[in-house]
Amino acid sequence: MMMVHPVKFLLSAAKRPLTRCCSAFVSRIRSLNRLKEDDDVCAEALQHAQIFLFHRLSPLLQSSERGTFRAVPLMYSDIRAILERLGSDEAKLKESVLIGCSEQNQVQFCLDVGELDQVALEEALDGTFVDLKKGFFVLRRSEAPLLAKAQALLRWHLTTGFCSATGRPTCPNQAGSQRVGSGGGTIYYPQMSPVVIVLVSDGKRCLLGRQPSFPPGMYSALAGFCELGESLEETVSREVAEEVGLEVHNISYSSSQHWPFPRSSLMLGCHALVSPAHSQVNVDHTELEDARWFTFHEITSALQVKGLWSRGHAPPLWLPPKHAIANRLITEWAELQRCSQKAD
Ligand SMILES: NC(=O)c1ccc[n+]([C@@H]2O[C@H](COP(=O)([O-])OP(=O)(O)OC[C@H]3O[C@@H](n4cnc5c(N)ncnc54)[C@H](O)[C@@H]3O)[C@@H](O)[C@H]2O)c1
Ligand SMILES: [Mg+2]
Repeated sequence: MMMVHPVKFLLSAAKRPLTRCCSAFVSRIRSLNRLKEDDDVCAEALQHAQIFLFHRLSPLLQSSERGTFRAVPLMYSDIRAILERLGSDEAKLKESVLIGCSEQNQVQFCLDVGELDQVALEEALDGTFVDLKKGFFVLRRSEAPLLAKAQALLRWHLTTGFCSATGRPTCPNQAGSQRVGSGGGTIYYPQMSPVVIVLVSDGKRCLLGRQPSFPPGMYSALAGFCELGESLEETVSREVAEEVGLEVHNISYSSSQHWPFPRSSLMLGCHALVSPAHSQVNVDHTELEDARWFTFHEITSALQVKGLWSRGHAPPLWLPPKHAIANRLITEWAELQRCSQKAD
């Protein structure tokens, strides 16, 4: 098969000729959009794409030095050869789902081969299918979100095989960005749940809570699912009131993150204040095991903890890892405290 250079392919996939004013980013986004709209162009792109394999929603990884994992993208022709060797065929590759495009303009897909023998696949591919819950935090931070997105899309396809109105099968488009009920009925798009995560401060300390399922010593920012009809601010106020019995003000948005556990959530990260005179915590123990105020000193010490937990020495306070938006909110708060202490 003649190989088309991925950059050339992607550029040729753009609907309109690219003008000088189009940045590389804009060109990439528009080309990806074209792949979602045009099944033929997408099928052609698949033949030159990087494909990330999953087995029953566990990504194929290779362990690297210092206990980290690397994702293992493969080319179409490599996977076709392995599928044929293991009794499947090229048609399986059509189930691949578009997940993105690298900065080097390499189109990226994912594919779940869960019906094939895991051991035989691992031997053929020189890798291991690792539960994403274990792999996520030891993957490079550039790779973890891509695999989380891939797993979310693959799971969505696994669970949206039938139209909820008619009970008849649904069919994906080639990119896997939507499914249509048979006979051209309802169009289904991938779903996610909006969740707020808020770091509450009384100006000097910040409030963290822990759920019984957290590892010993771990505390995180307060989080909760948005209810229908709520604004972001209303969810923040309700969740803080429900979980720790406090009223917040000065809610500000920080940043967001797709979070794969336990299902796809869009984490919306915020900061909020409570008045120091009304900071007495009243924990709802049906939601949280504990919630406490932490000083700047406790937080900065905890932010410096690296990997101690994994070696079995639990520190007094253990914060969520850098991959989690909770860590970003806590780091932002500590930075703000440091600046205001310098200014005093
Ligand atoms: N990335 C991070 O830094 C970070 C940190 C903390 C929590 N989180 C995530 O935030 C999410 C929400 O936090 P929480 O568990 O405290 O939420 P929560 O306080 O809303 O409590 C969870 C309960 O809400 C109910 N619920 C309502 N809508 C739901 C929906 N759409 N899906 C699932 N359950 C729903 C369920 O009964 C569930 O048991 C969790 O999935 C957790 O993984 C992420
Ligand atoms: Mg909660």
